[in-house]
Amino acid sequence: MKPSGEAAAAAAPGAGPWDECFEAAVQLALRAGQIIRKALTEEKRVSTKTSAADLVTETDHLVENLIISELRKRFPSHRFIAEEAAASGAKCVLTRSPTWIIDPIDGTCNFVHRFPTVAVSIGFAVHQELEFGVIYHCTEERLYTGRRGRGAFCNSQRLQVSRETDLSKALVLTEIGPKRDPATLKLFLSNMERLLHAKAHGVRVIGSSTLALCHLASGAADAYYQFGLHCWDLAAATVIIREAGGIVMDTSGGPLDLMSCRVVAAGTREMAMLIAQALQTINYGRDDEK
Ligand SMILES: O=P(O)(O)OC(CO)CO
Ligand SMILES: [Mg+2]
Ligand SMILES: [Mg+2]
Repeated sequence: MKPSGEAAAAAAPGAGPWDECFEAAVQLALRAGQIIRKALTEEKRVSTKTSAADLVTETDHLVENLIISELRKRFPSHRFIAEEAAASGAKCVLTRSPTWIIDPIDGTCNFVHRFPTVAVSIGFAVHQELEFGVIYHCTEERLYTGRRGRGAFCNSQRLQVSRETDLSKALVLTEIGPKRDPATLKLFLSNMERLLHAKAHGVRVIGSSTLALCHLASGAADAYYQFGLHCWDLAAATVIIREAGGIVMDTSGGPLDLMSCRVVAAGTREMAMLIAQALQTINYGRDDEK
């Protein structure tokens, strides 16, 4: 079934204080998805940001500007944290005000190569607490949503994480991260090697943190970890995973810090702890200190 705003709303009945915001996020994610789907097969102007593997296109900017300008018209007092604004020097500060946390294209490298695993991600936090997340898989037209206390859905289907606790039976997802210097790559590969030595069934890299996290929420993978992702990769997905019954935590095994550029997520706390214990830290700094 194709997603629609009505379908998402029907999936989570009962009025809540942020319903209007949620509906706006759904509509904008679908609209952005249409633009991205069309642009996927067209010529692109590609630039680099923090490294040769950290890409941005005119479509990332177009979609981010569209989402922010539409939301600002409707919710003028709200604040915004967004990937391309941050790349241009805007500060990432999560205050107690209602704040939108936006990744206009998650999987830009995939998008550049026409690899069809590309999403729009819109998270929303109030009083520094994540209220809802909307992630739209642009090519497969799958709309993932999660609202605090009201469940997580893909189109109209309720999501449920895997209950696996044994790492030797786990499918684990990760992303490489933008740093590619020899020391970082060595740590990245050694983390993967540790999980393979622990006999994980597989470690996959699909090129989109948000969609990998949605696979985890769907029970199609048992765990996810990454160093070098950002608050806009994590915000929406965190609500979706928690509402699907999963765990999102820091790589130290402590509580998630949205600004810390690192995460472990799993269907069960046992699995998340096993992954956290296996990992060596790769330092990417913090989003709120850049
Ligand atoms: O394509 P983006 O938004 O740069 O994100 C990357 C992770 O940082 C893939 O998830
Ligand atoms: Mg992006
Ligand atoms: Mg991203």
